[in-house]
Amino acid sequence: MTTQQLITQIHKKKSFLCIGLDVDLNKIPHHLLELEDPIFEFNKAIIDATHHLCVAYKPNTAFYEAYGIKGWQSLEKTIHYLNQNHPEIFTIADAKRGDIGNTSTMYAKAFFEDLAFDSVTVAPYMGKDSVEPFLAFKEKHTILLALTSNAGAFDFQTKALDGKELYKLVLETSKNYKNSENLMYVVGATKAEYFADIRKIVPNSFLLVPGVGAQGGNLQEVCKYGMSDHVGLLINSSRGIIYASNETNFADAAAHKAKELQHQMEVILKR
Ligand SMILES: O=C(O)c1cc(=O)[nH]c(=O)n1[C@@H]1O[C@H](COP(=O)(O)O)[C@@H](O)[C@H]1O
Repeated sequence: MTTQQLITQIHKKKSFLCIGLDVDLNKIPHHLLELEDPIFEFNKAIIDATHHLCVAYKPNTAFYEAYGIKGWQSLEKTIHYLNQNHPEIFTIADAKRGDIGNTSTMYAKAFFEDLAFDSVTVAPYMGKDSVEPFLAFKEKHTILLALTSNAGAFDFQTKALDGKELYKLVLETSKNYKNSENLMYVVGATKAEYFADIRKIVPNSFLLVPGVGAQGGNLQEVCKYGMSDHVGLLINSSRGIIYASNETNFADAAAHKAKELQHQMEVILKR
């Protein structure tokens, strides 16, 4: 999917919501556990109930890898279901990969070719030759971790190196990578006060913003400082939406939570 197609969807749906499909078998409704593939059945019900309210879904691969081959099959079925039924939706494999060049190419093939995701999250720590293999894929997006939502972000990311914070170096340096037009960045919603500085460095890039909902990030604050001329934000909520209820009405409850966020986004887009 191209960035322009994503922007078109945002305006059409009046939403820049991304729903995180972080499926934990201990948290899903008990009646699903009797089915052959509870993870996929859960995702399918969530997708069926919420696809009109969001522009992206983000399965975090940890939640699938934790269940071995069965989990990976559930991930595969989920992305196929999305691509077949909702090809207009932007898909994010949240895998936080990155390695030496030839290994990164294999990671990129796994997520872009085999599973046909639109994007993958990548850690920038190993530098240019670990990121460029992902950027080489046409109409695919590499979402680089810039300033993450967790407390540990302050261990390294905000520390200065040659007088500049590491997350700013990540943003500035990666702008010079080959095919950098395919880059997006992760910036946590819990770090709203940093968005104005970030926009000075990457005024037009899309930012994937996790941390609204369960982690306490504030949507209004993020939008105030983080929105670009072309919206440029994908706001993710995982637990805050998908675990709204663990009864038989779980999908409706998730849709209700998603609708609340979508409505706030619609109001913000009108301003
Ligand atoms: O890359 C991510 O998506 C990510 C980066 C970050 O800085 N913080 C963060 O929470 N995430 C992911 O975003 C999701 C947040 O989930 P909730 O806190 O349940 O909404 C999880 O899948 C996290 O792994």
